This record gives sequence, C-alpha cells and structure tokens, in this order.
Amino acid sequence: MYIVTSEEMRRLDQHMIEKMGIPAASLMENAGKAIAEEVLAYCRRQHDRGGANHAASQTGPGDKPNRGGIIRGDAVLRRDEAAREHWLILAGKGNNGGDGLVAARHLRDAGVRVTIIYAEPPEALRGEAALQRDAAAALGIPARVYGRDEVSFDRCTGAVDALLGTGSRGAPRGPYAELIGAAVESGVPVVAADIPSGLDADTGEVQEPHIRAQVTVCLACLKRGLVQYPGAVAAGEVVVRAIGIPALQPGLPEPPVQLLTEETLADALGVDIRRQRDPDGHKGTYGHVLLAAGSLRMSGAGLLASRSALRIGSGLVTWALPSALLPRVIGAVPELMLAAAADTDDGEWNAASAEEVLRLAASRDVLAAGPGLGRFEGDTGWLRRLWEESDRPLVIDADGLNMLADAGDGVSAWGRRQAPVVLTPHPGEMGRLLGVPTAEVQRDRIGCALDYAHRRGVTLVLKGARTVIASPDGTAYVNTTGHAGMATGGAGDVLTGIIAGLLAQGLSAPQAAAFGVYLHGLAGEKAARLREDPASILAGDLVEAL
Ligand SMILES: NC(=O)C1=CN([C@@H]2O[C@H](COP(=O)(O)OP(=O)(O)OC[C@H]3O[C@@H](n4cnc5c(N)ncnc54)[C@H](O)[C@@H]3O)[C@@H](O)[C@H]2O)[C@H](O)CC1
Ligand SMILES: [K+]
Repeated sequence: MYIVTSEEMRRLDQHMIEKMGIPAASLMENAGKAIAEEVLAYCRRQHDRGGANHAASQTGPGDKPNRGGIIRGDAVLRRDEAAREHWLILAGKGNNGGDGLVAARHLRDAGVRVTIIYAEPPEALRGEAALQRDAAAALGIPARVYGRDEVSFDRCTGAVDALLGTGSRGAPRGPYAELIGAAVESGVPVVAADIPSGLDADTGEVQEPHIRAQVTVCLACLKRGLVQYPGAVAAGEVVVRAIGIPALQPGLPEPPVQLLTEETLADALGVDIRRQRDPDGHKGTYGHVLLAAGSLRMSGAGLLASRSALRIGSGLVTWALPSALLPRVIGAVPELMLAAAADTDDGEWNAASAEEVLRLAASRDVLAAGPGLGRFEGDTGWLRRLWEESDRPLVIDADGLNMLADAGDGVSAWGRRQAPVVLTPHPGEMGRLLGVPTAEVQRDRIGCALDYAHRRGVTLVLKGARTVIASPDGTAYVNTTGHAGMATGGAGDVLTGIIAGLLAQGLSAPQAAAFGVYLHGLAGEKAARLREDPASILAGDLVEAL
C-alpha cells in the first residue's frame, strides 16, 4: 500500500481528471459514497455492541424476510435503526466539504437523519463542492450555517468531519477552529473525511484545535500524516477507500513510500519471508557476523546483539570486545565466539583496536559496530577506519552513530563505501546526525529519513513508533509491527543483531533493514502476549520471541 504526500495525491487526482478524462464529480461521488458507507459500518458496529445512543439490535438487516426476493443489496442498518441516527455533516468550503455533502446525500438515502453544518456561507463553495451544495439543497437536506444559525451537537449521534482535508494549511482558523473545538468539546463520535481536520497530512503534526476521530476514511491513497505520530492517534482507525485514483499512473512517478507489510516485503523488496533453508546448507551458507560492541558498563548490549544475530539465523557470530571484559563473558552464550580487542587498562575500548577489528572483519561477512561501545579517545577516527578500510557491509548503531555525528559533514570526506552501510538511529541520534533538535526530526520523520539516506547513500532505520526504513534510492517503508512495551533498554541492540544477521544471510541492506524491523516488531508483539503486563517486556524476551 502506497503512502503519499498531499502534493503527490493532488498530482494523481489531477492526472486522472485532466489526462484520463475522469470527471472530478465522479471522484467526489466515489469519495462521498465511501465515507457514507464507513459511517453506516460504524453505526452497525455500535448497534451490534448496543453502544451509547444505540439500542442493542434484536436482528440484523439480513434477517428481514425478502419481499418477493427483492432485497436492498447495500442495506447495513434497518430503517428503524437508521432512523435513530442523526449525523451532522461539518462541511468546509473545499473539496473535502464536497465529499461530506455527497456523504450527506447517501446517508439520508439510507434513512439516517442528516443536518449539514456549513463552516462558511454556502455561497463560498466553488466547483464540484458547489454542485453538491445545490443537490443537497434541492433534496431538502436540512442545513445550517455556523455563526448564522444555532448549531448544537446535543442530539446528534455522530458527525462527519469534512471541514479540512489535504488543502488545509496551518492551524484551523475562524469558524473551522470553532466548529472543531465544539465537536471535540461535545465528545460526539467523529468519522473524518480523508484526514482529521487540524492534522498536517504530510508530517503527522497536529495543530490546535484538531479533530480526534473514531474512524478516518482516507481517500484513494494513505496519507503520510496518518502513519506518523501524533497524527496516527488523532486519526483513530484508518480505513483506506479506493475512489478510482490508482497510485500508479503512466506518466507519473511511483510514490516513493509504502506501508511495510508482508506483501510489501515480498512484492516490493523481494524478501522470501518464509526463509526456506536448502537441505545441504551449512554454517558458512548463513554467514558470519562480527560485532564490535560492549564495554565495562554496557557488556549486556554486546550479549543481546550477539544473541539476536544468532537467533535470526546467522551461521556464526564473533563478538569483539575489550580484552579485559572477555574472561567475564566466557560461556554467557556458548554458541558465540569471542575475540579480544585492544583496550585501555580499565576495560574500555582503545582506538588502536581498529587493526584487530579490521583483521577479524576480513574473514567475516558483516561488521556491526556500536551497541554498548561507549565513547573513547579517538573513537571517530576508529570508526572512520572501519568505514574506509573494510569492504564488508557495515551496521552502525548507538555510540557508533554518535561518533559518526561528531564527524559532522566530515563524513562526506570519508571514502564512499562500495559495501552498504545501515544506520539505526533513534530520534535523538538522528537529531545529532542532522545537527537539529529531536523535535525537528519527529516533526517529519519520513522526510528526514528519506533525505538523509539519499544524501549520504546509506540505508537508514529511523526507530520509534512506526519505524521508517529509507533506502539510498529514495524509497522508504513505514513499519506496521511493534508494541509500546518495546521501549526498554537493549531493544535497539537486538535490532542491530537482527539486521546484521540478515545481511550475513545474503539479504541486501534495504531488505535486511526492512525485514529486520518487521520481525523485531513481531517479536515485540509476541513477547507482549506472553507477559501479563506488556510493560514488563525485557529486550532479552525479544531475542527469545524471534
Ligand atoms: N484524494 C483525491 O484525489 C480526492 C480528494 N478529494 C477531497 O478533496 C480534499 C482536498 O480538497 P481541497 O479543496 O484541495 O482542500 P480542502 O477541502 O482541504 O480545503 C480546505 C479549504 O479551507 C481553506 N483552508 C485551508 N487551510 C485552512 C485552515 N487552516 N483554516 C481554515 N481554512 C483553511 C482553504 O481555502 C480550502 O479551500 C481532499 O482532502 C479530499 O477530501 C476529492 O473530493 C475527491 C478526490
Ligand atoms: K477532514
């Protein structure tokens, strides 16, 4: 499923109208009908649950005897159920409002009581929206104008938010802000048209006031703002409805961002998600990971990353760690090979260890540096040597990313690597890499990840709720798996091990990053199911859940 910006959506919309000759009115009709259908589906669920304002239904629409075999194919509510519904259609003056007016007509046709609330005087509507305004008036659908007529949410059972869609700019103003505020204040259930009003469709930022929807009926293509926080919270349950505007149209570029699902992994990334093993495989078939990780205070990070690299199926894993630490972790993970790296006398990393790490890397398939490393004298130069003098795929995480950030733009002076680089920053580390506050990264996670990955020629995993995986080729994926319980120390170390392990098994950097993030999230969901209180998940549980 593609995820688009408002601009990409507008281009797709216009192309269908101008190049394919599909009338805008048809698209709006499809949009409004889809919104009405989702409102009726919402009402059906409420009636079946016997929710507030809805008496529990004794029988469903299908239970009525057919009069001579004639039934109404799309009946979702019985007439008596529909008659108990009174929905306000909050209509802005743009095409989002137009969608709402079409929905008003379809809801009324299904027997629902409908009242249109115009945010602005109806004369302000133009084009397709004006056409819908006139049709609604001709049908005698009751209408009020906010600010001119009395508007009350008291006796309604729901409201369609058709105030602001992808044409919204900045915080809702004037009557729009007041109507949104009144709707939120009333607590009325809201079904949002395309996006909840007050949401930035491209970044997921929310303005004040903004609609908090039970359901958002997203039209044609999923919008970026609905899959990034806090937009994803304001949107409620997102239902994407086709309205006759395909995301792929000859003459227009393919949208660069997709939702990461099993289908995307298989179709867009060519990942064999079943990962069949050939019977004559041997350890060498599944690669050898070298991890430069761990320090006196953070030895566990090395253990977690190593264990997850094994768990994900690597043939062999070697953990290079400060020599003073080595004796203390012997046997911690019997399957693990250990290599002593030059260290300072207090068991911390020493920049001279680059020699040793490079020597070890030469006979391994993948090099991962960062988990639990800590910072040490000359560490940025240490990382630069791994970057420039090893021809193995390189995964950089945690303090490795801080070393990279300290190189600043100097990184562009580091040789352009033949082998791929995968960076796995959390938002704070991303901010340091970009030299901006974390809040700026979180304001447009997809944009930040796409820009950095393309500019630096790396695969970037921007962690957090709805992790973004961006490739050097300008494409990106937004992950759908995971659990809040994964916000626990060491979860990132586990992800690093997973990605390194998948690279060792021959996946490309984008495949290993996307599949790794997807599996990491599934492991979190599974670990959460296994514990009474999901908050008690430990990073080690993720390794076992893999
Ligand atoms: N996706 C598609 O291909 C289709 C989408 N449809 C719907 O069209 C809207 C986008 O319509 P547009 O007219 O471009 O924008 P809006 O309806 O969102 O216009 C809002 C309206 O309000 C004014 N405005 C903008 N920002 C603010 C603000 N912060 N406060 C107050 N007022 C504001 C501005 O002047 C605009 O005129 C899309 O979301 C879909 O719902 C088509 O109907 C079908 C095809
Ligand atoms: K809306």
